Amino acid sequence: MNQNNLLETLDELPVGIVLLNGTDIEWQNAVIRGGISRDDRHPEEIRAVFIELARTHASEPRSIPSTFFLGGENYFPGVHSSPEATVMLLMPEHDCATLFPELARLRQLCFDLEEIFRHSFDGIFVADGSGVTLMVNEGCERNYDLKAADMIGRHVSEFEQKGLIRPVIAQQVARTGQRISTTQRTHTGKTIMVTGIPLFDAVGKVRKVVINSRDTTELLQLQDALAQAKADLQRVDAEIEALRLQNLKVDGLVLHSEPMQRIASLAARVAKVDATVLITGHSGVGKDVIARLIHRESPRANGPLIKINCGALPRDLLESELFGYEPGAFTGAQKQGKSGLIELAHRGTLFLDEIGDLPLDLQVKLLQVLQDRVIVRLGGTQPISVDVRVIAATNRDLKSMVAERAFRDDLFYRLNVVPIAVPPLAARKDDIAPLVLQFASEFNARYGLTRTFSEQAIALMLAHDWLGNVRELRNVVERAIVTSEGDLIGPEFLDGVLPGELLDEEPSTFRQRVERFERRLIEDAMRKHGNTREVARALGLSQSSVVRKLRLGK
Ligand SMILES: Nc1ncnc2c1ncn2[C@@H]1O[C@H](COP(=O)(O)OP(=O)(O)OP(=O)(O)O)[C@@H](O)[C@H]1O
Repeated sequence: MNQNNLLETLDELPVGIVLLNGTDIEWQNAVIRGGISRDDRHPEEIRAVFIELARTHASEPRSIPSTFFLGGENYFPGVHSSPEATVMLLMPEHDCATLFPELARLRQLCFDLEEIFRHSFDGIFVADGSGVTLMVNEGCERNYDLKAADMIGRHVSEFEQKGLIRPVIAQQVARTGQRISTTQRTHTGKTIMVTGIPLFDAVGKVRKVVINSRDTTELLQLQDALAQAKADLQRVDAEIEALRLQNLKVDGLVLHSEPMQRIASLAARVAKVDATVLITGHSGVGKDVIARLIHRESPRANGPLIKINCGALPRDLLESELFGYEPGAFTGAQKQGKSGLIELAHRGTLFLDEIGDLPLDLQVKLLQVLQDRVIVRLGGTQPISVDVRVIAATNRDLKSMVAERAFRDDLFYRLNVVPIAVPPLAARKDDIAPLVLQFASEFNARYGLTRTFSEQAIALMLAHDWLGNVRELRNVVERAIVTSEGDLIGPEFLDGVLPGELLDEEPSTFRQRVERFERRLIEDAMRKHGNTREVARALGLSQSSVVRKLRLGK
């Protein structure tokens, strides 16, 4: 191919070609000529632009513009310089898109990424490996209250020195090559959470640092507000709890001592859910009262509360009472059959008192009811669904009964979901005086009297051990009120009402009081365990000292 042929071919190429020699345009092909003819500018002006492009390329090749506009069309310029000449190629953007569809996708991607960068709500700050700011987005301007123009090109240390941002982390990220997170304070008093991420080049050097920032001032304020709201809520809860306890007192319940306050508040809380409750405590401590309280505070309050004393009935009668029976189930049965108490407790609460006295075979039947929530009447086959909440109570030590196989462990665990142990009255002396006042007002109202207890009488009652617990106290108050000769009940009126021992005794020495107290403990344990060996084991004493201490009392 000779030179003419070559120029002809180049002339027809769909790419603009300009050959420059210094400030002269030596040759240009048809695409360029067509462009110049369509362009509004004077050809000389266009020539000057070409020359400027060549000059820029010669001095700073990376800063030539990415697009070139000529004759109503956009071109991507490419420049090749040699000492003899400069060749400029202008690739029409339109053709590029058809020739290289991937390019259009990349341009779109680039555009999208730029948009994302610009509009990201989080601040994005890009510095080079030495800490000079390269790019910042709008989020960054907003977070730091600085203009992009005041940041780009500046070294990050300047921001710190001027107190604009403290601390800056770009250099540290570049130095360590590690991701770093911290909290910054800005010149406008904001708290900004930042994370700096290093970007590495092919040889593992940090080429850029990207810092992501978020204004947490509002978040921290919200946290403070939340903590305050929580504290307020707790206070309101405590007030409601106190009001609820006051409300419980209204119907004659005394829950004055700290342990009883705790129990009442636990009872009020478990009342709201259907969990099975096991109430333990000596006879007369108020287990029944707590069971009633739970029922009353529960969503089942409008349903029945059915109480069964498992220790009060012979086995067969207990079974038919609990489960009911079909007509003709056994001799002596009512003709029409009978619903059991469990059935009667439907949609209400079943209170199984003295559960420790339930015979083993009925324990199995009860366990089935608790598991399946259905019963079958004696002599029947039809299962009847029952929706009951179960509360059980006992004054016996069910755990040791389980160990002795007198009580089924599976039933024990089923019942013991929420254990409530009511302490003996002697362990909550703070309740004694309020109980005396409560019972006194009750009995005064019942008998139409106006009797009160003297301080000494109450002091005497405070000193008593109340082995019969609240029930004993209630009986003592009733007797004192109905038998007293005057309206003021003094200690002498309790004579014969309280067990003699306390009244007879002259003020005893400290030693005597301690001995009396020890003896009571041992007597109490004797009642429970029945022999001195068991008592010694339970109280952690030797058997001989148990015997000696018992003799001392005689
Ligand atoms: N906290 C209390 N406030 C007012 N009265 C109470 C309180 N606790 C118990 N009583 C009264 O004491 C008596 C005995 O209480 P309760 O029947 O609840 O005891 P218990 O532990 O169930 O006894 P038992 O084991 O013998 O069944 C009842 O008359 C009850 O009203």
